[in-house]
Amino acid sequence: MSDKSEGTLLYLDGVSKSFDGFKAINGLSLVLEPGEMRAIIGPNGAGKTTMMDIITGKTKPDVGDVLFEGSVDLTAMDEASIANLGIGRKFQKPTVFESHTIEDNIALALKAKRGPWATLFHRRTAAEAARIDELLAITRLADKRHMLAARLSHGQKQWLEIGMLLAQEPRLLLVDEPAAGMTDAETAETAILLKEIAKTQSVVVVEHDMTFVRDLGVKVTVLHEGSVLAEGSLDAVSSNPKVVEVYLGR
Ligand SMILES: Nc1ncnc2c1ncn2[C@@H]1O[C@H](COP(=O)(O)OP(=O)(O)OP(=O)(O)O)[C@@H](O)[C@H]1O
Repeated sequence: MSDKSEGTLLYLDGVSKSFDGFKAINGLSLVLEPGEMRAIIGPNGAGKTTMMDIITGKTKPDVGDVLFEGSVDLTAMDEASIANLGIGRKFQKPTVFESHTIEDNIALALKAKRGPWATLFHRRTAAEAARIDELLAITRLADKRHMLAARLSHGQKQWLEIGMLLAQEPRLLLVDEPAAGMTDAETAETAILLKEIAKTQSVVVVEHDMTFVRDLGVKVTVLHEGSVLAEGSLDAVSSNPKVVEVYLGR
């Protein structure tokens, strides 16, 4: 643990990653406080996905510190161990069990947390039933609980998958372009949903949709060419000449 990482939830410093000599991540430093929600924006190829891959252990950085809760070295861990630490990731494409009901999808995610042995001999407890109800409420799917997941809209499937991730009780939730492919109404609702979630967990959201980022109302980090170009409120970063240039200069 360094003095600077103490008390932080996620601490990236001096992180670089090259692919065939091309620096996808280049001296990246980013600090997330416990309980914080952060939006990450940046033009195509800025390194947003690679950064998420590094946090979740899918990609190993060439150099740099990647620390969870101030001292846990994520670069030394594999993807499964990082997930077990409580870092959950929501990819862009929803992956729910289409042929199961919404309620069963949530119940399966709760079981996954318990492990296969316990699952085999398990009956749903009152506490679990209550947690399922809570997750259905958070994801706006309570009235659809007996419907097959296949029948949900794209946006509702995203919410269901967020609920399934929450069932694992992550300490940090990474969400990749949740608003992509959503209707305007779903996008607006998703911002409200994430703000509710952010009351109890830390969240990092990568997103291109600026209306959505505005709705989130959180600190924004702008990535460009693998490092942080600007950081601050959306108003502050969007009036920053360097940011304007990378967005308009393409
Ligand atoms: N496995 C890889 N091999 C080679 N190059 C890669 C690999 N992964 C990413 N890159 C390159 O690294 C750069 C950063 O990519 P990355 O996907 O992280 O950007 P991004 O900000 O997520 O972009 P987008 O908004 O388009 O998703 C890109 O130029 C990409 O082509």
